[in-house]
Amino acid sequence: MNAETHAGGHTWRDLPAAQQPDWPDQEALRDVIAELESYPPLVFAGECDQLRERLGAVARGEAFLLQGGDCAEAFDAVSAEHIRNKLKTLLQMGAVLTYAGSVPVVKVGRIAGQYSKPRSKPTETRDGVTLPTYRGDSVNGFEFTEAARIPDPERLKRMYHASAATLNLVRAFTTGGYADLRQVHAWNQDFVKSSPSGQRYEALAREIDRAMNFMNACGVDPEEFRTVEFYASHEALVLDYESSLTRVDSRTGNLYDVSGHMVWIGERTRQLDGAHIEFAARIRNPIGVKLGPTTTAEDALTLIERLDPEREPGRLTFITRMGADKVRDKLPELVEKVTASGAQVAWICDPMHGNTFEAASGHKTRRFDDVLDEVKGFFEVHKSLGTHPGGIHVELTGDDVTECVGGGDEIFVDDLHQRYETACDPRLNRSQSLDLAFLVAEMYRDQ
Ligand SMILES: O=C[C@H](O)[C@H](O)COP(=O)(O)O
Ligand SMILES: C=C(OP(=O)(O)O)C(=O)O
Repeated sequence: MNAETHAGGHTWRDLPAAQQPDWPDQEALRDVIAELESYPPLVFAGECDQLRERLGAVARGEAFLLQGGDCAEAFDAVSAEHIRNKLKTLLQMGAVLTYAGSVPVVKVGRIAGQYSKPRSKPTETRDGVTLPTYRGDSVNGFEFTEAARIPDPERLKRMYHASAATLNLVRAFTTGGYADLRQVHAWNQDFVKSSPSGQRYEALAREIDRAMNFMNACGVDPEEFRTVEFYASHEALVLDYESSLTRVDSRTGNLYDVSGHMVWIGERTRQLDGAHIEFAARIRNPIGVKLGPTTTAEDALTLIERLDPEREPGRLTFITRMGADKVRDKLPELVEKVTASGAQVAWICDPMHGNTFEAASGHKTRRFDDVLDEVKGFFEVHKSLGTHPGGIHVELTGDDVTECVGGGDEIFVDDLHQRYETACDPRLNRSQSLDLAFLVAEMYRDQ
């Protein structure tokens, strides 16, 4: 049974859904949906509940959320190397934040499902040729040809299989010994010599070693450090896909979107009377909503009414993405009014999406300093209001790409062409991601 049959009558299909693909063949789409409905879940509803509890700790100020990964995952990047590099970067950031920030870190990837992208424009023009815009590998091809850009519902099945393969490897890495905290040095081996952030990380890893030896001597079982809790999240954008992966949990009778542990609704699809919010309201997964600079306090309060009527800490995460120049003006009123309403949401900072610009070379990029400044502004606002800066949400990769400028191992505008590999937005590379983790850990400690 899927979300619609269970909910009956009034469903997301009755409401306007922004950013949906223009599938040319509706019958082919129906066949794909029917097939997806027969596939097994990618995650277990109990895992979603566990993440909701962890996020409850974030909302209460007892833990910090690290959410990160690709802007857009690609089918041809489902390889052991890419997945390991991304996971390694997140594990290293997690170790830095936990140790230097002295806070438990909830680790959530933008991974195993981040295949669909909302776009500003429906078409793209190059050298006088106009084609439909690329909407993620779940919808059409990145290649700039007429054939590639036609939305093909068969791609939704490839999304499912790519997500399953990714999740399988992530689970193997995180429970099979690779993520063992005693491997803190091993995660850094290919990196330490060349980069300042790698060297800084190595010093921290030595301190972690000493702390672990101490705990060992005190009788703490080293097996405690063998596995790591890691969750998968993505934007719930293409509702035909998300809905066909929505199932009734046999334990509770509740609906869960079993395509990932956590899903979020993006800035372009969070209309209060739209299909995405209606869909999210019906599932029990932890939900994120992106809040950009045009969000009013009334919008935020209505989102809480719709998505978290029980005021359950961990159910709703607001991921703010104001831009470095606006965060100090726009965020305070939202946090103040939401707090005054008694709701306990988790507040997370996405310092990427409000800080994008086009370099003279035509590359879409972000300045590391702007990213950092938005996080600083986010911390300042929470400090002044006595609320909890709950975490960060970042677009990153474990590969040494040149997509964002700045960082300790500085990337210059003229370097952007060297390894500009993203299919959509610019990501922090491994060194920039680690730099950010160290700086955020300092901010958290000072808080
Ligand atoms: O990742 C976010 C959006 O999909 C992206 O910023 C939209 O980019 P566009 O403005 O190039 O369409
Ligand atoms: C599209 C995204 O962000 P936003 O909705 O905040 O623009 C994203 O995080 O991929």
